[in-house]
Amino acid sequence: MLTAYTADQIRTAEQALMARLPEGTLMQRAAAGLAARCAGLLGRVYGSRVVLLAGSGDNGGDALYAGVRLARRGARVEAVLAGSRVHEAGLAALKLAGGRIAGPEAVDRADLVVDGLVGIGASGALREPYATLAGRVNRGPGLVVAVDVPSGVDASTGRVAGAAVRAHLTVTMGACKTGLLVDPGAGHTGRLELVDIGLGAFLPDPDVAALTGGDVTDLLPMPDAESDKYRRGVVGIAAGSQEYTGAAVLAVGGALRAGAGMVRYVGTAEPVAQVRAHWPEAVITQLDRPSLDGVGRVQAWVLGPGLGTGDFAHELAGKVLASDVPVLVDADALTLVSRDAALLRRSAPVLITPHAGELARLTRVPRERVEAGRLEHARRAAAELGVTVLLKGATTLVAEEERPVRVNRTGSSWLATAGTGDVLAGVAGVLLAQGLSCYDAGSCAAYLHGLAGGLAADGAPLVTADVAAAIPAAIRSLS
Ligand SMILES: NC(=O)C1=CN([C@@H]2O[C@H](COP(=O)(O)OP(=O)(O)OC[C@H]3O[C@@H](n4cnc5c(N)ncnc54)[C@H](OP(=O)(O)O)[C@@H]3O)[C@@H](O)[C@H]2O)[C@@H](O)CC1
Ligand SMILES: Nc1ncnc2c1ncn2[C@@H]1O[C@H](COP(=O)(O)OP(=O)(O)O)[C@@H](O)[C@H]1O
Ligand SMILES: [K+]
Repeated sequence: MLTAYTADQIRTAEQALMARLPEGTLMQRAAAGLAARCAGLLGRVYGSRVVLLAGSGDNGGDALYAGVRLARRGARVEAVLAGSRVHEAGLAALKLAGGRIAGPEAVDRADLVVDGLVGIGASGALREPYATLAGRVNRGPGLVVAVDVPSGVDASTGRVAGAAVRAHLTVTMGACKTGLLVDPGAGHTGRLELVDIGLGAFLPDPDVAALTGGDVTDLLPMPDAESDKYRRGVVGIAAGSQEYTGAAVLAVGGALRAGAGMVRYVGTAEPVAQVRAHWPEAVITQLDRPSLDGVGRVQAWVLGPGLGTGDFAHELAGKVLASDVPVLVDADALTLVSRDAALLRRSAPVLITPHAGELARLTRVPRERVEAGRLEHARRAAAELGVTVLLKGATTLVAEEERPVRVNRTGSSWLATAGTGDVLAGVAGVLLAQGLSCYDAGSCAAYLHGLAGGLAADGAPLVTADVAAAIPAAIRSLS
């Protein structure tokens, strides 16, 4: 599990550790790790042009001391002093090692820029001259290494309020920061590397956490000699309509490929014909009226992909949500519950799977605000609605009250195509039916779906059916 923390949590832990160590020890550990990562990225240090952007705080100090180490290995190191103050001891050491002070134009000829403008001590949007420098770095020719956090990204939330550095590599000190995992900050982070400065024993419970392949392996139910189709999880899928037959096909496909013991599909004549044609394995009930009579037992429901939002869909949603098993509420069903909040009043678990627009509608907040503050809005929705929230996007979040928010780090931008959310709903529905909690089912499904998206795309466009087809390969790749 990759765990991450807010700036306050890190600062408290650092103070406890610092009290036991001689002054300056942590910064030297940070600088040593940073210099080694910079050298690794450069390949050849000797003769390379390294430009340090030094802000007024300790983030600048880290950059300056890393510059000292690179200068000693033969790099031509220049420091752009951007703040009203500078870490004096760091600057003196850099000068001793042969480093020089330069103007902002040095950025335009750098092989490598080390962004030490601000770290966890930053507040609000980058002020000048930092903001202009950040833009210059992003347009410049050099590789960009962010110290601790890309400047302009809020370390605690991932918010980006104005200009921000876009790093190829972020070298973070002591422990990962929440803002490096959550968009939009995650999109500025590049590759992420952690320098161990000895903080581990002083860290509290994490603010957010990202599953690794090993975690997913441990959580995924696997069949054994005792298994039969009922015990492996029967998932009900209420999806599709005359207009949207494909959503039903994709959700059923996601569920089957994720290892359902059985999929019970319920829908009207048109989607039923499509599901039957694509998935002979599905057990189908054709509905003439919105009723679940005679459908048979399921251990969880997936409700909503392509279902429509008319009276039929509303009544069917009411029936599904009146059941006593976990329900995943997606797509059109999210529209239904945003109109009729009473639908969500039930005692069995609910996992909702909105994208930013759907969460905005559900919580009556403008979409831009949800996108700018994804973590905050996912958390708030989980608390206010009393459900588990899986907020889709480039980095999907799974929020549940009093648990660290799970951040998904697998995926591919090629997944941004119609219907991939329907596959995700099917995958998560199976995991719910197999007995995983909403929190684990949502985060494991996001992980597998992202992995499958990467395998299906492999650097080129995918069609949504490919994502479902790649789910078994994603599961196989875990071991
Ligand atoms: N503590 C430790 O043990 C260790 C800490 N370590 C390192 O220290 C870093 C934290 O250092 P820090 O606390 O000095 O804060 P930091 O991020 O450098 O910047 C603060 C200054 O920036 C300014 N400023 C603020 N907002 C701004 C804005 N929007 N736009 C522009 N300027 C802004 C403001 O300065 P002022 O405006 O007052 O001039 C403020 O004083 C941490 O990220 C890690 O890299 C590691 O070495 C490991 C050991
Ligand atoms: N830029 C992106 N990078 C990675 N994954 C993305 C990106 N945009 C969307 N996705 C993923 O693609 C899926 C889209 O789902 P959704 O928005 O419900 O679309 P649809 O309703 O068409 O199925 C989600 O799993 C989401 O996390
Ligand atoms: K920085």
